[in-house]
Amino acid sequence: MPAGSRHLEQKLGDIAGAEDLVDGGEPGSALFGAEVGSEDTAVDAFASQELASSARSKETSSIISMIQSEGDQYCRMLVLIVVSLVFFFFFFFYYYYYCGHEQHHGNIKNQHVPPGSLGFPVIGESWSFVQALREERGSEWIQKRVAMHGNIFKTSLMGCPTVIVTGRLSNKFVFSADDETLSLKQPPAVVMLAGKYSIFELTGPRYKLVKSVVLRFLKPEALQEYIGPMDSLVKNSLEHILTMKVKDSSTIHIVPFMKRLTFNLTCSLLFGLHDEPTNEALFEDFSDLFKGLWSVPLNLPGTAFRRALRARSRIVRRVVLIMKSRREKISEGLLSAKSDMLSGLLAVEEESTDHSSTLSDEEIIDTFVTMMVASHDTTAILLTLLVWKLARDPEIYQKVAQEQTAIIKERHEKSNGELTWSEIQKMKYTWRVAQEIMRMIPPVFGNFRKAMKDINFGGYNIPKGWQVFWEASQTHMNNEIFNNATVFDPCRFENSSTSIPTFTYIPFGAGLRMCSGNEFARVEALTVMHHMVKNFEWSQLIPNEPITRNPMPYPSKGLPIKLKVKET
Ligand code: HEM
Repeated sequence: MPAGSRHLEQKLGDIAGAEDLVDGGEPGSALFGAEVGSEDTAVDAFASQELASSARSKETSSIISMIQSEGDQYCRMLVLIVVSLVFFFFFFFYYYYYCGHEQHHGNIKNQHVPPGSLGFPVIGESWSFVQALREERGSEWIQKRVAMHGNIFKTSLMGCPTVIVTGRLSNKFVFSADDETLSLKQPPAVVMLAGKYSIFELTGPRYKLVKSVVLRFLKPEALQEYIGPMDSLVKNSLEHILTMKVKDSSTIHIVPFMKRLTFNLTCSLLFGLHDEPTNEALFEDFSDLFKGLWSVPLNLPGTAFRRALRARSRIVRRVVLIMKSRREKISEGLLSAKSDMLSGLLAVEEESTDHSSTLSDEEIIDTFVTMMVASHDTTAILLTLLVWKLARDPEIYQKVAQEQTAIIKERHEKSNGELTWSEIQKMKYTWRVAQEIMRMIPPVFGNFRKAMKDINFGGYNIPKGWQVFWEASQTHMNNEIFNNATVFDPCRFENSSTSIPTFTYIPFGAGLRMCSGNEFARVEALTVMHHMVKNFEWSQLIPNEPITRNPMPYPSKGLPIKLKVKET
């Protein structure tokens, strides 16, 4: 019996406990709910009694409605006060223990830190930064501060003093640093929802172990195996549109369509999950989890974060059951470490000779959740933006269509009309369009690191415990690096290995923590676009639909388009 199975019942118990915590609520929120509830009930009961005894008295009725409305106001005030207090204490606690506490232990004690403003106490400049991101003005927000203070400046984001670093040298500094200097750091909500053993949180030997398994399923040899199944999955999804939507001459919203498609591809190809109802349920839960990732981590009734925590509980329960059946299949020899990423992670314990190279159930679950989060929304954004760009720019559409048509014409008989690995390699122009989109609208705006010790960079001190934030737009939109940076020109990527300096084009990050799935995303995006362009022409239904970041950049109305089936 595999070691993991021995702990399975215990794990189910633990996980059920976690669910209770979320459902039953922590003491604070339960109390909060009871107080408000009892207030409502008291007013209602009182009002009903009064109504029964003096139903005909108009005077009494008006007194009752006055009491009711005062009661409502009181309730609302109480709710506001409690929420504000919880909010305040949360930030105070977070600021003091998570950031401030470590700051005072640094040796350089805030001397000669970068210029800039820490903004309001505790909240810092988070509000204006998030607002700017929402309006797709994040780059402008940073540019304004760069103009005032230079490429390295301080601010305060999410309750932590933060140094924003921009430009090629800063990118090099962040992406070349080791985990003992700058460690990857996710916002608290991401840590709680993706899990404390998420690959984004791991360092040292545990990180190396998980990453080695993950990379086995994302290297070019593995990707070649995915082409056939990916091709038929994409074809089926588009056929579904053809039969369901276009014949009714209805419209399709690209954002939800691409999200579902990329989710199904990750489930099926990376994790070997082929059961439709399971994938459907997982999709719903991951959608809720995703909405909570960037929220304030307050587990209060009605919050996105609470819904996301509940979704995570359901996902965990489901994955535990899937893991149980996988372990059985592996021990029966029906599946192997090579079958899919989940089986690969489970089989680590079978392959290992000592405890240091086994993975716990928690580590496997958190890796699963993280990979689902990291892989599907990012690629869905890239695909959405490709469809958006091709709808707005007929010339680009024509060039992409020409490339795809030439590939179909050249297709060798023996490939049975199916897409092949070598055809993917021929889609050079289509990929350049994708690269140029990610230059101008990077799906990942930037990311946080945490200074693990006092650091001196660019003549400034960054105290231990402070956050460091890298961002892509300042190099992506720099005219000295990308000639006429505001002009959409896919050809600038023609000889990108020689013409684009290192650490200046970073949609997938760079260095040790560079995106593990960049090639998977490329193959996926090209496969989907191949079939889209082969079958359809399309137009945008809301011509000036704005792009909004939340924090990923999406057309704000979900990109409704009208599809026209191409004559073959
Ligand atoms: C267009 C699609 C994608 C974009 C733009 C993107 C972007 C990024 C970026 C910027 C990072 C680095 C974060 C940092 O250094 O702070 C990253 C990391 C990562 N991405 Fe992606 N990603 C995409 C698709 C994918 C896919 C499809 C997968 C998996 C199949 C994936 C898995 C990962 C993983 C595991 C990491 C963490 C790597 C590590 O810490 O070693 N990504 N991604």
